[in-house]
Amino acid sequence: MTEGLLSTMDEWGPEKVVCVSDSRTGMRGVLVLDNTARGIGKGGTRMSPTLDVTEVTRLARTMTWKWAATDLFHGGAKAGILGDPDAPQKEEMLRAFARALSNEVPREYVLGLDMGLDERDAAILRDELGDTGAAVGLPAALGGVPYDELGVTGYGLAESVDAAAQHIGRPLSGSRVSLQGFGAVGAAAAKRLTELGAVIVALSTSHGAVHDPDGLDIAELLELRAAAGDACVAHYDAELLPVGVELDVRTDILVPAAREDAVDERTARETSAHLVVEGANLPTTPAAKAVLAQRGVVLVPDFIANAGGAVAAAFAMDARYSPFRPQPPQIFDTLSVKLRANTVQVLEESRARGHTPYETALALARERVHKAMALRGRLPRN
Ligand SMILES: NC(=O)C1=CN([C@@H]2O[C@H](COP(=O)(O)OP(=O)(O)OC[C@H]3O[C@@H](n4cnc5c(N)ncnc54)[C@H](OP(=O)(O)O)[C@@H]3O)[C@@H](O)[C@H]2O)C=CC1
Ligand SMILES: O=C(O)CCC(=O)C(=O)O
Repeated sequence: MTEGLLSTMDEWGPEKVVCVSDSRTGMRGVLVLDNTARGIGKGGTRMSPTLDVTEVTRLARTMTWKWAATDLFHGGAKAGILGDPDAPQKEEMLRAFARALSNEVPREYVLGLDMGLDERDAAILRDELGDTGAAVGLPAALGGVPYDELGVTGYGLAESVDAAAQHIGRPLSGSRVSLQGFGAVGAAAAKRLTELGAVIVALSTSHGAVHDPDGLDIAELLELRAAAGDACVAHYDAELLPVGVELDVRTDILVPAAREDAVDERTARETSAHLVVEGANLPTTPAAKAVLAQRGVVLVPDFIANAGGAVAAAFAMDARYSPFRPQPPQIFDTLSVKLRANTVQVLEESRARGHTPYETALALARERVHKAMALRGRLPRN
């Protein structure tokens, strides 16, 4: 495993990988600090029964590009715990994880929310490490910015979809959208996309998919989700279809907002979508990206479209030092302006340079990180 990890290290990072375990609780976890040239390591914390070090390493690299592309001064990092987020011993594992990383948190890394963690978990992490700014994504009752509850990432994602659709001359209003994932990101995106006039024709959770070519009733699905969580799809008045159907249905826009590597070469070859906007981190394989580009399907990369959580986390980090608590309308307005502008800038430059939006956004982010590395004396002498 270590050999594999060492061979993936490159000129950008990771700078540090810390694996931790605790035999009493069975906690096993990892923190990856990818590149901190632009600031302290920041990125959400994931809990998943299938987590591995490579997954967290890839996510941490995405954070390096995300902070740079949104021009916020944090470094790329991510942490994860191997385990079932619904297990009764979750709190004990979180506490053990926080204790094990008390050298690094919050000096080098600030904990946050990703799949499997929510605001209550952030409160536990903070409780374990004290009021030191160890975790963001805290409940409002603790003075935090509850960015999953507010649905900032999904909101920003929908704004990015709207900006991209407008830019390519196929406006969102009346367009069909298919969505993978109906969690913190997917549900908030579905709500905002509907407000913007999109017709959501399919969506899925790991319980299954629902499909209606005339449009799903998103208000009803959101109500069912409030009562039944991600099992909501099974309670909706439609046939429950196998997971994956949402990638194959006829749609204008595809929004993968669940897992990494969901959009593979086959989907890229067969999708009817003319626009793919990445809601999840790393949902499209490199080979699929190449096929989409060949077919002229526009792809807006994750670190441009799903940066809403990062923007909100940055607000929360700053709020630690400020008597002015950012209010949700200010956060939503800021991220709408920022994500729309970033989406359009990347699409415009991509057209002008004849590169894909992914290549264009990556070049922009790399240039900023490289500049910071140079200024801090982190580049090799030759
Ligand atoms: N939360 C945030 O602020 C941010 C999250 N992201 C990224 O967005 C993605 C989703 O995160 P988030 O919404 O927070 O996570 P959640 O755990 O809240 O939701 C994940 C959703 O995806 C569903 N899902 C999981 N596996 C599959 C599958 N194979 N097929 C279809 N649906 C599936 C889950 O269903 P079920 O619960 O039934 O398993 C759930 O509906 C991740 O890649 C995350 O890194 C990116 C930026 C910020
Ligand atoms: O840094 C955070 O806490 C949230 C942002 C994040 O993890 C992401 O954008 O993937």
